[in-house]
Amino acid sequence: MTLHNLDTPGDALRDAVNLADIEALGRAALDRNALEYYASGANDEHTLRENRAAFTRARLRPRILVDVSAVDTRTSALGLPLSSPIGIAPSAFHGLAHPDAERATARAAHARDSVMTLSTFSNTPIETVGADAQGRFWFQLYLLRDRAHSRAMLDRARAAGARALVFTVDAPYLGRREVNERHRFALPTHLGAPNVASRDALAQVETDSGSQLANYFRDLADKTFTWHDLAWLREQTPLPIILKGILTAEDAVLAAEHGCHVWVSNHGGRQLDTAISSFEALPEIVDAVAGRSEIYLDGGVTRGTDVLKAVALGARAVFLGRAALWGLAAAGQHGVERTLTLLEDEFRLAMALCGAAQIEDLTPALVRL
Ligand SMILES: Cc1cc2nc3c(=O)[nH]c(=O)nc-3n(C[C@H](O)[C@H](O)[C@H](O)COP(=O)(O)O)c2cc1C
Ligand SMILES: CC(C)CC(=O)C(=O)O
Repeated sequence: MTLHNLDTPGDALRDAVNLADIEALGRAALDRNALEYYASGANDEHTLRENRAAFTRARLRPRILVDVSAVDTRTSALGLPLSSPIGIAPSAFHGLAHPDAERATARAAHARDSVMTLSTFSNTPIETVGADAQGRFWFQLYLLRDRAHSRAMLDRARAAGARALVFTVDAPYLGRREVNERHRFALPTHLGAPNVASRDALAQVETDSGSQLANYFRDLADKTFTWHDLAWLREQTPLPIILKGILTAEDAVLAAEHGCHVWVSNHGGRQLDTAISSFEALPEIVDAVAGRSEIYLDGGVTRGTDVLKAVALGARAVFLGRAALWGLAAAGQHGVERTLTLLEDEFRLAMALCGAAQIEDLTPALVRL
């Protein structure tokens, strides 16, 4: 079993032995506005902490005396081959982390045979990111009240090579991230949201109180969309649709019945505080979907054993939110690559120590909840 040895610039990044080391580097590179936006959760941040805690509480039941001389972490998501079941979740405004912004993240996803989910609120236009990702990207949609504009974004994403539509369903309103309210989070003037509006239009909605993002989002996002409207969305794009932000068996069944895939998520604890952790929500969702759709998960994934536990319980892949942002802030493309590589190496070792030589060997019997 060989572990990758990435030749990355910067002693500090090279010396990072885990994602916590990269997080420390990333945090140190950010100003207060960006750091608080990335790190914050809603209200008391119970769910933010619980996402990590739930992984830690689950214990492994490793099997022994299995030939693990070759461990294969490869899998696929919606037919896209992946070097491991680890992708990048959508997050807004990568330009707060690094001047190369989403281009760096896309290049890293491509270089590591992963997949990047591009946020509606990227600082870089869809087409530019699509060229860098070379087919290794999904597009995340926030449905705007302006449906024609939403539709145009879907067309652009498809033309740019997006392979799936990730439709975020847990944010009709933005959760209240109190730290961003206190310090009036705002997008610096050199950054825009080119898929959504011109910088001038963004500036016009800036006010003198609270999180500028929350103020802006309030008027922009469609809050009327229901299950009935999915038929409309289906007509707007031929791409497979993944509903991101599902936490219950009930909604997972509806998603499968509507022909959608399921992304288990509480938005990294940024929306409804005290919502269940993604990892704890996973088993009932896997049961309810019963193989009809692919199931993904995000929220608190920072260790190879987290990846292993989620996949063993039925997730097709897991996605990194903040962890990718810390890597981006630490060293741009190389930082994101190093993050993916370290986690994949941890996952491979965890598989070996659990007696699993390939993804199919990861079964629920390995996990005691
Ligand atoms: C700074 C930040 C921005 C985010 N922006 C988006 C977004 O634009 N669209 C979206 O669907 N989710 C967004 N999310 C949620 C992530 O996709 C993901 O659900 C969450 O970060 C996973 O938790 P983790 O950070 O613990 O990995 C964002 C999360 C963070 C931390
Ligand atoms: C632009 C925002 C709506 C992005 C987001 O989802 C978040 O900050 O959690």
